[in-house]
Amino acid sequence: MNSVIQQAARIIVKVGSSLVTDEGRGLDHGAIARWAAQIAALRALGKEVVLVSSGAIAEGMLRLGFAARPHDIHELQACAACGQMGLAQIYETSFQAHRVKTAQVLLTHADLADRERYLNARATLTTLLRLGVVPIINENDTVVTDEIKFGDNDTLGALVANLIEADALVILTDQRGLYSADPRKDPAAKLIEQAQAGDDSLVAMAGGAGSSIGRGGMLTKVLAARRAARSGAHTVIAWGREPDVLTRLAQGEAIGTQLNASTTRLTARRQWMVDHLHTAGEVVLDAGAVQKLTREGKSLLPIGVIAVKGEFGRGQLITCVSEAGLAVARGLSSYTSSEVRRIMRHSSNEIEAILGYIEGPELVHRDNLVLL
Ligand SMILES: Nc1ncnc2c1ncn2[C@@H]1O[C@H](COP(=O)(O)OP(=O)(O)O)[C@@H](O)[C@H]1O
Ligand SMILES: N[C@@H](CCC(=O)OP(=O)(O)O)C(=O)O
Repeated sequence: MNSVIQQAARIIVKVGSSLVTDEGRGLDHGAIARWAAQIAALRALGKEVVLVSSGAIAEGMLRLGFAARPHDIHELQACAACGQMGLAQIYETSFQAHRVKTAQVLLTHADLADRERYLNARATLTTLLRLGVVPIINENDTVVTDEIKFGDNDTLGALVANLIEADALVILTDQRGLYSADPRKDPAAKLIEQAQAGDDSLVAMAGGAGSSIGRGGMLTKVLAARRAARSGAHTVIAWGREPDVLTRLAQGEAIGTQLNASTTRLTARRQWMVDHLHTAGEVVLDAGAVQKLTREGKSLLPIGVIAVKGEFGRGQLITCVSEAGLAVARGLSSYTSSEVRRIMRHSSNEIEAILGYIEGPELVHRDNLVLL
């Protein structure tokens, strides 16, 4: 038994190129329909699921008549653009059968490196999840060249897990999990059932690149697990054709390889906040707010703020200080400094009237707060 996926509320599922396109033979309608049915079942259990799907280039190659992966970057991009249409179409149809809405989200490295775009991507994805939609993510291959590519979708899956602080990343591939050596080359290789994500010995097992269809191989999966663990997400690597793999994982069955994160999601976020040397700005709290935060473990509401120092954006790290100037907490602000200047000293039910919109009743939610 294994409870990681059973307990996870927010899960990223990544399906690799070789699976989605049946080793490059064309989009595997049957397999995609089965994953859609399982993801719909997970949603019915109250879980939020984001799908990261590869396969655009492989499908585009087939549609455009390339027998081998083209070397010309623009031909590859043309394949991706053409194949992505097929992916979007098949996912929409497959999820529609379960009355689940889908959304296409194409991301590049630059989107996650730029703070504003990062926050926008995060807000859009969490909004889609709140609205009951399954976002389907791929790299925006049409606009990126080699130096700025994620390249493989294992890395993209891990970055999305970090972005929206998922509890788990499930990587579905063409092997039953991570083996002690590449099973295509070593028939005696053994399945690793559990390990710590970030364990260096896994890198040696994972070897080099993957199949001719996929990009990453096992190495990028092991590295993705390490990256996902930084925000507290556990990773499971499993065979995508294992019957009911996702729903069985959600029932607590141990399938494939589980790579555990050593910190919890909340601890990882709090550690990140403590480790930061600088914060973007400060809010000064009245005595009542200091009491709520430090003694009662409550969120910070705008009514408890009496002054704002510095300029900060939505989602940025700020310091909460007492009137005497003592730093009492750090947290991620849900509002910009100029918004806080307008809503401070006001009750949360006035926020919408003052700003014309509301991000939430809290200025800093307790999950985004660490006491000093
Ligand atoms: N230690 C290992 N355990 C399992 N598979 C491995 C290992 N080392 C290398 N591989 C190779 O990685 C491949 C999976 O990677 P890849 O083809 O990129 O799949 P995907 O398209 O799902 O990302 C497997 O088919 C296997 O040949
Ligand atoms: N964005 C690319 C995916 C790259 C890729 O093949 O990734 P992977 O399946 O992780 O080896 C595509 O859709 O073709």
